[in-house]
Amino acid sequence: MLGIWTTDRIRAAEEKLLAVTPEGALMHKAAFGVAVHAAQMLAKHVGRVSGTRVTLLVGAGNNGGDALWAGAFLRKRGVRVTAVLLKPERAHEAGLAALRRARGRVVTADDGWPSIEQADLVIDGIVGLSARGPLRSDAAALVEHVSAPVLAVDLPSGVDPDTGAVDGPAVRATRTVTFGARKPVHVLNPGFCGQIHLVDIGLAEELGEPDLVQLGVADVAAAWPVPGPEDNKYTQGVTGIAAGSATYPGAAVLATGSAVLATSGMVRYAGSAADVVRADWPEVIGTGSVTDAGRVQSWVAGPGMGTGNEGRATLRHVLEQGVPVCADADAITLIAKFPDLLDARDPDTPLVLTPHAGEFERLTGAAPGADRAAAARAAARRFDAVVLLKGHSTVVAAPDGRTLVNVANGSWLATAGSGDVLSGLIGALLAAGLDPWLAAGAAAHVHGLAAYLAADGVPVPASKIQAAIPAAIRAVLAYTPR
Ligand SMILES: NC(=O)C1=CN([C@@H]2O[C@H](COP(=O)(O)OP(=O)(O)OC[C@H]3O[C@@H](n4cnc5c(N)ncnc54)[C@H](OP(=O)(O)O)[C@@H]3O)[C@@H](O)[C@H]2O)[C@@H](O)CC1
Ligand SMILES: [K+]
Repeated sequence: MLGIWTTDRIRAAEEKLLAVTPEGALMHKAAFGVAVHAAQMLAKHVGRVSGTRVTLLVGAGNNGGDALWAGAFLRKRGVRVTAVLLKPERAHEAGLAALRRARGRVVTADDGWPSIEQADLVIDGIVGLSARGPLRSDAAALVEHVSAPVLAVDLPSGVDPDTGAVDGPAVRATRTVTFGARKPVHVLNPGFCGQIHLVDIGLAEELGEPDLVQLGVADVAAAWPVPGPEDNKYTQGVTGIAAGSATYPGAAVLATGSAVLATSGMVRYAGSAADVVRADWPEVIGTGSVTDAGRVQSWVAGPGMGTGNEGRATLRHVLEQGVPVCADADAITLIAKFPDLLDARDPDTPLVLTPHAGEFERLTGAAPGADRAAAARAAARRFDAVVLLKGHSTVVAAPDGRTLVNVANGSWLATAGSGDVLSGLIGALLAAGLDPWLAAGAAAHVHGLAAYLAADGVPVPASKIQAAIPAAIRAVLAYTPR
């Protein structure tokens, strides 16, 4: 798993490392990494490094210091460097001296705009770990002149480092070069960061347990159920799907088919769309109601199920069965409307709730707000459930505080029926006995990958996302020899 640490934790780790490192050494490493990436970007965007123009936007702290030192390194490659100082009296002293020694130009903010407009590359050293709120007006005015690609030092200025929230003017970077460890902004707002690169400054030993994690493909591969010679159709679990209706059978077909494709376990469908489901998925055992569905090892309830009395009775029955439940879509609305439904649940059996922002607000009474990870964690504790909060970055929190983020490869997942596909995947992994937090995270990973493969750069309907599940699982499993 890939770790992500909040700014408090990074600062604490940096302090320990600074105490045993020669003065300036960490900043030199960081800045050298910035200069290497800047040169790569110049080669890519301009076709050469020497003779190009780079403008540094320099704030009052060490983030600006990194930019100034990077400018000094770039001078050695023949780059024409101009530093625009937002706070000349507080600019990083050693960095400024280094740039001056290297014969870089230094101007104040008032005189900065021509060099920003003429730049081949802009380096954003306005603010880093100490950022609070959106860009201040002087910085925002300068950023308006930028049209060249932007390399953000540590993180794009104006974006909250710990939540990724953008609440006003902010830098939108082409590439972000960060140091020591990734911060929440990098996974919660990758759109503003662009490509993210991590430069090692020797922090790893000081960091401790991460605050957030991202599942690597190897984690998903290790978790995904693969049958062995001793397995039969029951050993990977039977998934029950309570979804769809005679009028809206689509959700049932999408959720059920996705469960069929996820593992080699069996799938039962219970509801009024049984005929349509069977026509598409003949391997599914269909019944008209959850009460005569037979035994399952997990239930998915909600997609297209309706929020009337019938849906309510179905959800209650499913929650009473003592098996893991993934409650999605209408099931979430029902729980929001009738919280006592959760009394039917054996507290020891896992529950996975999969709200988008609107459903999250219905469920908890408040929108997720700027700090989506904290919001998901609080809801997970409150409902004693795994909460998968959908978004471009999907956050999955467990009641014990474990939190992972799944970053989408593009925005193709945001399409009608896509959530039904995800719920089927989660249900199949729950039936196979995976830890519910890992099940939700692994399902989100494969779901995102299926959308990416199916879309191939153009919009894609949910049925094609579903059809790409085998290719996505194949790609994941190819990562680890078994
Ligand atoms: N420590 C280390 O070992 C290493 C650290 N490294 C680097 O140091 C960076 C952290 O540096 P830092 O802590 O000096 O502060 P930094 O982020 O530059 O902020 C400067 C000042 O900006 C201001 N400001 C705040 N919000 C603002 C806004 N929205 N818009 C505009 N301005 C705003 C605020 O000033 P004030 O409120 O006092 O006016 C604040 O004090 C880190 O990200 C990394 O790049 C690396 O070299 C590796 C080794
Ligand atoms: K920055």
